[in-house]
Amino acid sequence: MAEYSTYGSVAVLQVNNPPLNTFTRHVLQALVSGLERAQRDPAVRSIVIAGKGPTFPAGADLEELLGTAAAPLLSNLRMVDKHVDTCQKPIVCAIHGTALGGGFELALASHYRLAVPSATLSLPEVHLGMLPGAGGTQRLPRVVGVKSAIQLITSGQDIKAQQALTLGLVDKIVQGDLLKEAVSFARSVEGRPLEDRRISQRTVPDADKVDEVVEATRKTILRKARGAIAPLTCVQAIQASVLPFAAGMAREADLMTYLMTSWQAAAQQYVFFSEREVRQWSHPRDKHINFRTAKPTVIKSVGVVGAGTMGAGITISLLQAGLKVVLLEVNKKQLDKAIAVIQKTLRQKSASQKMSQLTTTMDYSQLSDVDMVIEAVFENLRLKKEVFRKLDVITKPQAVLASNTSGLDIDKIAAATKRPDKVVGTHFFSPANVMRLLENIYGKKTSAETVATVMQLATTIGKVGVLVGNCAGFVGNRMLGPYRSEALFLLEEGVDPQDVDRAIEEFGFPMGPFRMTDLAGNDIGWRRRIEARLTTEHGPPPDTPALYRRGDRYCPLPDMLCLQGRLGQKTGAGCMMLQEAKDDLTENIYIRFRTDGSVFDLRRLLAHTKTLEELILDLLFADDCALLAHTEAALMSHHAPSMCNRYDPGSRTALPDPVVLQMIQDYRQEHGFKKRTISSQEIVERCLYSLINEGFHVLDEGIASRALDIDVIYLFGYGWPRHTGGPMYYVERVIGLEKLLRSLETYSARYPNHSHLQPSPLLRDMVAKGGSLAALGTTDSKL
Ligand SMILES: CC/C=C\CC(=O)SCCNC(=O)CCNC(=O)[C@H](O)C(C)(C)COP(=O)(O)OP(=O)(O)OC[C@H]1O[C@@H](n2cnc3c(N)ncnc32)[C@H](O)[C@@H]1OP(=O)(O)O
Repeated sequence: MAEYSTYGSVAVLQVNNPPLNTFTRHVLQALVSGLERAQRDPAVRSIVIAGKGPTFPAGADLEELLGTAAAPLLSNLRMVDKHVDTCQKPIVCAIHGTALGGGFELALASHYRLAVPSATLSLPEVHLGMLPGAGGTQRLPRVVGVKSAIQLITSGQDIKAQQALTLGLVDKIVQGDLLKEAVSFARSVEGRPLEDRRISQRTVPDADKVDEVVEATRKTILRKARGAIAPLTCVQAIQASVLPFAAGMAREADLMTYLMTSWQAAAQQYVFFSEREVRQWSHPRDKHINFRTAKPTVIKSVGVVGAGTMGAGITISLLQAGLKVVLLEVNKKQLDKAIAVIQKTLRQKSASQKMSQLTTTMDYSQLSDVDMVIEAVFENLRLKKEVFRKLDVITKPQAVLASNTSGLDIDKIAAATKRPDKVVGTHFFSPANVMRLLENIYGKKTSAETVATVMQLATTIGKVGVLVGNCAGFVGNRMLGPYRSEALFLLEEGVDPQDVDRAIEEFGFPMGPFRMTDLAGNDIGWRRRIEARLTTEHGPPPDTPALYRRGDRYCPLPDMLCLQGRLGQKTGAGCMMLQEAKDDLTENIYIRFRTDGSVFDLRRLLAHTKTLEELILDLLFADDCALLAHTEAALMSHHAPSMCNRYDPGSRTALPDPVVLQMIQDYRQEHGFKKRTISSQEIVERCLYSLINEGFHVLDEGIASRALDIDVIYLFGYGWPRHTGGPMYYVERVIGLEKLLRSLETYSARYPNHSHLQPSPLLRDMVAKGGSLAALGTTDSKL
């Protein structure tokens, strides 16, 4: 637990609790015993504390901190830190690996800190809905000041050794053998006065500005916290660091108790474990096929087909993980554009050497030797099948073929090949090199080995892989459907897009549904609806009632907006549009002219309007740079025609667009909707409860095997606020299943034609029988 040894006058205490040397009560008790022994021994004149194996202690043991042992664990930790702080012999912490949470707090309580260059320090408690409650909020500001302490503690960010040295958090960076250096350092400081080495005895450097600093940061923290209570509570504790140390510690302890007993802390700890538990997948069709039994194929090289935004992002992720990548794009201009993006991103990450692992090509035969291919072409089933047919012929027989579809049928794609067992879905989220989620989709014939391979790939490239079944939209996008529909129905009844966005953002999402659609592109859903024959490129299908499709309520507002060229933020990006227009005329490209604001579908113009075609071709394809620049400027300077908002050039701030508001008003009038006032509560309930209700269907059908899989998908792919634990956790632990059922019953009685508001049979069953989502596999055992 804590191994004791001596090197002459130096006692060394090495925490030994593999794999992360986390603090349990027993580890802490062993540390206290070791410290007492060293203090008693007259031959010992200094003490070194270190971690055995790969790391310095990575914090309190969360399993213990979350259970009945929490109080003794905390008091033991505070006791150790007090022993260390007040010890009459110098204590040196030797830091390697990750000194996190309670581990870093122990280091701050010590008199000296040495670290290897690769060491990372941080106080990440805020991510667990807590604060550094063993003196971290009192000692850190005494070293770095209140301002930096607020920044470090409310973000929980990593501090690398060099930065820690600059901040005064470590005294020396050690290049060689850490333990040996620490022992010799300890020896060198023996007998020196310790008073100025005790951080607890120092004053906060910017104490006189504490109120000013807190005031200045409060607004930003509130905005970033999006409803989480931990960040502001951390600030309150840091504020108390200007008090005498004991008073500050007492305030810290009170605030820690408040957070530890909050539902948000429980939710965030659930998220921590769920993020890891999704790796322990099992195949819903056959539980014997699981992460233990299925062996992944080793993937060293990956082909990426399609160098659009997704393809480029996927390529970056793979390169950063050290994999070899062959990026194929049939369009030379697009390929060049992607190479520039990849180069720039890797350079920003100081990872330019990874470029040597990249081969770019326009020739499919270059994929003959890769271990796996990820297809990331345009979201069109025919096109994808065509690509898979080619890949099946060209790649080696054992290569895994994955599609980055966001909702198309994996079985249909697999049927285009003679190796359906090797075909699988790998749904990345945009931007693919940033977003952590990887939704992995198995088809009817996908083999256990293929599933294991893509789940392993997720870990290799630092993503959170979640295994789900095959259905339209899989888990994430399928659940988003009812949410979006309900948001649109709310527009019909009287709210503006901005009201819906505000209510959802106040709940904690980074973006409401309309801003999100603006960002992602309104045409994505439109194309899907056109393909599903719910609408056409010219308007509703003939003889179709305006507000119904296949018996379900349907809101055609987004289609109407698309027909006006309101595709999202990108429609205003003239530069991009010009490049795309030049390169890929198979897609619908919309151009709005500055002169009269008219919007043209370039493809249609090219197909039908000979004279205008020539004009546009002149504008877009001319080698005359001046003319091109002029056109770009004209397009750029126009307000972006977006779905529901307007965006000033170069800005991403959504502004209400009078044109859209008028259009919605006309629409209400035309279809006899009577505008009424709708509360934020109703907006949130109708949007989120319909999404969660779909989650119950997804579980019922076995598309997701555990509620935690859904939670992780929403937390890591859709910006669901972390402090609420995810949609399924939130509804079960915070709202209550019974209340969800009653609300859905009320709303579905009011809107009998909104099918997604009809409570799912699984939900009804659970409420009737007192069942719980935990029984379906949440991480209750760990809470
Ligand atoms: C008064 C309050 C006092 C103290 C408060 C605290 O100290 S709170 C705890 C602060 N520490 C943390 O939050 C650290 C959390 N852990 C991590 O960030 C990462 O695990 C870490 C240390 C960076 C290592 O990452 P890596 O990717 O290498 O491993 P992984 O995350 O998969 O973890 C491996 C297994 O260890 C389990 N685990 C991690 N941290 C803890 C912990 N603090 N307590 C208990 N268990 C922990 C993790 O769940 C993994 O388990 P597995 O069963 O393999 O899924």
